[in-house]
Amino acid sequence: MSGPILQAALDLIELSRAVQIGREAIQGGADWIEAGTPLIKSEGMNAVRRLKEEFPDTIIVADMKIADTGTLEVEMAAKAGADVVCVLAGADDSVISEAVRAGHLYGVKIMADLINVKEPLKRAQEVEALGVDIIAAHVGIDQQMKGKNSLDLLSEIAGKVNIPIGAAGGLNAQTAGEAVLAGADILLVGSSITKAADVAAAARNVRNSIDKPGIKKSGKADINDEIRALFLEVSAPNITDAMHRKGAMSGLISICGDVKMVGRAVTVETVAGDWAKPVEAIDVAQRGDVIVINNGRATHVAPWGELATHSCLNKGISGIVIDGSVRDVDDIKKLGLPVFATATSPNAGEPKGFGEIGTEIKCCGESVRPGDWIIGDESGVVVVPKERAYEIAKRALEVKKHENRVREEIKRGSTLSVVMELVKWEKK
Ligand SMILES: O=C([C@H](O)CO)[C@H](O)[C@H](O)COP(=O)(O)O
Repeated sequence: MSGPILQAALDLIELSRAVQIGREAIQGGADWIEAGTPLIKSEGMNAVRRLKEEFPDTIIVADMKIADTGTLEVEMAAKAGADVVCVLAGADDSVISEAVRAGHLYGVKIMADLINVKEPLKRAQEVEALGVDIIAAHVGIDQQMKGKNSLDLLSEIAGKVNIPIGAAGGLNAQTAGEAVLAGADILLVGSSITKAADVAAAARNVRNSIDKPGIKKSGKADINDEIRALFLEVSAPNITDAMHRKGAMSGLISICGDVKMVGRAVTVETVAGDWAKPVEAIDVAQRGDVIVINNGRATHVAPWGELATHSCLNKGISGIVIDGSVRDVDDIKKLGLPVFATATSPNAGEPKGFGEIGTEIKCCGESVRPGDWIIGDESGVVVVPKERAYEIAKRALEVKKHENRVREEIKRGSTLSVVMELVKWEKK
């Protein structure tokens, strides 16, 4: 192996798209093409067969994630045209040994995937002793969403095994180079290449990072800054998609039209038209927060207007959400601070002081607790529970990346139902 090798992982379910994306990835500098596990589950060994037919001079990796019947599954993949077959390092020794024997018999290399292995270094050394050819320091996609990092796993085993090491899991044009510096011989890259609108360019960027890895290691950002930056990159629809179509508040309109709002909730519960607690919440809120008010969806009286909005600007508050009415709409529009409400009304109500700040509330059909993340744009507002904010933000970014590639394929003349093979994938 003269390395480092770029392996583009085709984690799609549609074979024709995978072939096209594979072709573009090779144009961009991918050395190996992987039939990803979702593709193999969707299309079986035909996926491997077709990729070998299309790319006869390229090493084809079959990410079988073998957990049992090592011989049978290695044999299937090898006969379909795979050059490298992946087995789970966490599988029983008997499975690994069988896979290795079948690999020898059929002339294919066996890659052992450390995904979810409890003692990765120990297991890496064990599977090396069992005869596997490559070890993959792999953090799975769902694990990445919760903040697990393939570079950390890689550094645990780099230099401590004598077989080539693959690094996999969320690598991109920045981290692929870092993985080379940390000791990876093979860089397995999925999403950041295959979901790009311009796959060839994305592969080229990763290739450059691998070939000239002299880039400084990226520092760790504060987690809340990271979450905010991620949410700013995606849309409210991306986020509800990432939450299995949950989290959307109902009935809200953006008073200022095309705005983007991201922040953590300061909650306010009050009664119709009582504007004392909503306005006091401005002094409680910190820079970057969003004030979320339940005003009982009252349409005849508004607990919020221009002067309150102005005060928010002074404090650097990110926006306002009201299950109820606002007034001074023309002035609020001029101020430009994101304000979302269910109605408008010129009536001000009274500052009586009923209700409370900082408790769990219901707002537009959703529960909101202090500190939950609130994201709004012209499509509406979504609430993300604080415990899942990083994960959901990461997943929303994956949704956005996926849509970027689908949009590109539609631009090339296809339609959404064709790209997504909708009829084929209708629920039976
Ligand atoms: O093996 C993979 C995953 O388990 C889905 O099958 C991916 O190919 C691997 O994680 C690389 O993809 P990215 O993490 O998107 O780079």
